[in-house]
Amino acid sequence: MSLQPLRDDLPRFLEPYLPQPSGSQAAKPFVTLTYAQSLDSRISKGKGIRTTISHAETKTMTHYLRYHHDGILIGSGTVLADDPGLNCKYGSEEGYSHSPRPIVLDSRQQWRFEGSKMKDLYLKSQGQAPIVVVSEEPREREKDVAYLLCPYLSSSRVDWKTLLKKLHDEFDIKSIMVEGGATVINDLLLKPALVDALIITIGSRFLGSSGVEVSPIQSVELEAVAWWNGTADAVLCAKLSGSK
Ligand SMILES: NC(=O)C1=CN([C@@H]2O[C@H](COP(=O)(O)OP(=O)(O)OC[C@H]3O[C@@H](n4cnc5c(N)ncnc54)[C@H](OP(=O)(O)O)[C@@H]3O)[C@@H](O)[C@H]2O)C=CC1
Ligand SMILES: Nc1nc(O)c(N)c(N[C@@H]2O[C@H](COP(=O)(O)O)[C@@H](O)[C@H]2O)n1
Repeated sequence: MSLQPLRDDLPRFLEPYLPQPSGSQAAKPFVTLTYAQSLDSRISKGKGIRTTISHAETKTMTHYLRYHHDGILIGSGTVLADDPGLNCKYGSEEGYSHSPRPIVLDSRQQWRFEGSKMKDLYLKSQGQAPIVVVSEEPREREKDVAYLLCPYLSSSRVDWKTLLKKLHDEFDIKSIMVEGGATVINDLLLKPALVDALIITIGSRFLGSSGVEVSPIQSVELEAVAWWNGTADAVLCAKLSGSK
């Protein structure tokens, strides 16, 4: 399915929050935390239920963001629930070549590239093969998958600082958009030193109390806040207070 055109006021609105053009000497990738939530702060109807929240307009925006990042990161909960493609469709045929590298946190090695939508797109040259982040030597190595062995602070909690440095130094990834899911987002909302920009789509619906909730364990202040109003959604761009 093709995307609808990008609304022409979005590039200017997003520009201050996008990774800067290459040439930056930063030691870590630029990290954008971006996701779509309901009015009651749910990002899906329930665990394992892939749920559309974004309007067609903001779906196009997501692919525009993918166009501008080298990597796209998700947790194992999301890859197992959604079987996402994570490619870039913005800019039609040309857009595929701007697809970010998928990065999957999967320390328990539950996910398989084989049979996934990601692999299907990769085989059609419409997306990239993933980097799978693991805490110990993989039990099985799948063809075309790169495995990144990384320290974990505790069970299922990767050491973000080391991971970001390794992605930068070993894979030349200068910018990453983190799409989710809730466990990953709740953790990163508390890390202003690592997150450079926050881009949240707020869809005009409620998903109910059994939905997967984004709500960090403590309060989080934002700065450099800007809002965009779409046909059915709003987009919040901001920086976490305390970020550089
Ligand atoms: N609306 C939207 O924009 C989006 C919605 N979603 C929804 O989110 C839901 C999934 O969320 P959820 O179940 O919370 O799973 P997540 O996708 O957040 O995955 C969590 C897993 O990531 C791994 N992980 C490794 N290090 C960390 C760390 N430091 N912090 C957090 N997680 C880490 C762990 O798995 P392991 O031990 O296996 O390594 C952990 O269990 C799905 O329903 C999906 O549809 C997802 C993305 C975007
Ligand atoms: N921006 C946005 N809006 C929604 O309504 C969503 N449900 C999501 N989900 C994220 O996008 C991934 C699916 O990607 P593909 O379309 O398969 O490429 C999904 O896994 C979530 O990370 N995002």
